[in-house]
Amino acid sequence: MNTKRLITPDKREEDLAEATLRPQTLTDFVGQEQARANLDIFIRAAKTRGEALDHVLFVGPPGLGKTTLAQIVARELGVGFRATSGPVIAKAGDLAALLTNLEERDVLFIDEIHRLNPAVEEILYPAMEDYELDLIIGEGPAARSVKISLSKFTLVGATTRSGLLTTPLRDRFGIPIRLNFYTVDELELVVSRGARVFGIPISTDGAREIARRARGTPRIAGRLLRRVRDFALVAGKEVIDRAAADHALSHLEVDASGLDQMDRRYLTVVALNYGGGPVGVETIAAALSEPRDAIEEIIEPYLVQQGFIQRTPRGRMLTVHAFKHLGLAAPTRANPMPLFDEGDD
Ligand SMILES: Nc1ncnc2c1ncn2[C@@H]1O[C@H](COP(=O)(O)OP(=O)(O)OP(=O)(O)O)[C@@H](O)[C@H]1O
Ligand SMILES: [Mg+2]
Repeated sequence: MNTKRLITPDKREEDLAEATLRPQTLTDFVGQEQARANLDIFIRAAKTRGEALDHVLFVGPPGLGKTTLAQIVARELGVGFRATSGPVIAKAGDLAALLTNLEERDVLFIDEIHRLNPAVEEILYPAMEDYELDLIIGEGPAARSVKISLSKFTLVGATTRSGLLTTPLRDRFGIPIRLNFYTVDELELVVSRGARVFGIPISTDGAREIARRARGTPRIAGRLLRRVRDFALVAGKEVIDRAAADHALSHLEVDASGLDQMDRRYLTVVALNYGGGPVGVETIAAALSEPRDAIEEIIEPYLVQQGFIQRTPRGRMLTVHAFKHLGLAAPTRANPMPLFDEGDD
């Protein structure tokens, strides 16, 4: 994915400031009501029984709070937290070392769990199910298998691409949780909380404007807030109000619906090259030079949620709303190709 993309939800270096922004408890965590309510119950039950929490899988687009929730789960359980990520665990032995070092009821967080190497993943199955490791030691005729028992731990996995997870792995998570895009109200809370943490003076309508354009994603809300603050500083604005936010965001090419260049490229390609669809996702991926799964799991979910596109069995179709947004007239039977609205080109 294009790294220049300001509102790409992927994590970047400038997001180091995020650590200070992370809510620390379930109560501080804004939004995701359903996920929070469920976690709260399961965590309390596990604590009451004095047992390890069942394994948890967080699924959702980047920047919605998977890592944050994983840390909160450990803190609420009052247990140790170890973090790693799928691509980092190269060999079965690496995972074995991590697992054998866990204490009773600890949380092991594996980010990007869809990127585990298959040999490592196999080790994980008995570990998750029976808290046992089956290791092969040595090679050739001298090889022998040993069983090692593990502390009862909780695996918390996170993935943006649930489609890439193998079924046996997915089935071993007792608590699967899907995170959804945040509402503007929720993001407004995230922005005003962030502004308080960073000591940035912002008006209510200023926070709301940033929230409206944050693509449903807290990470983007935090990032936009910091960018808008820079603009306001240079412009000598003391308080970020709606006009200041709008001015900055327009310069950053984040449009009024929070769409960025990549989103608009997607919509424009489908509109102009394929008459608004239906067109297959493979074709769109080729036209945009982006991997298909990134399109399906990062770009499209927000466009679908906002009613810009529909996924149909015959392919993707733009909605009338999308044509309007692009300043195009939607195709009609008499006029099958979309036309630019009067005066717009
Ligand atoms: N519900 C929330 N309330 C307040 N801030 C949040 C919330 N969710 C996420 N954030 C903030 O958004 C940023 C990104 O969150 P986080 O790193 O948990 O996302 P993620 O889902 O793990 O993303 P990725 O898929 O890229 O790993 C953090 O700064 C975090 O503080
Ligand atoms: Mg994360």
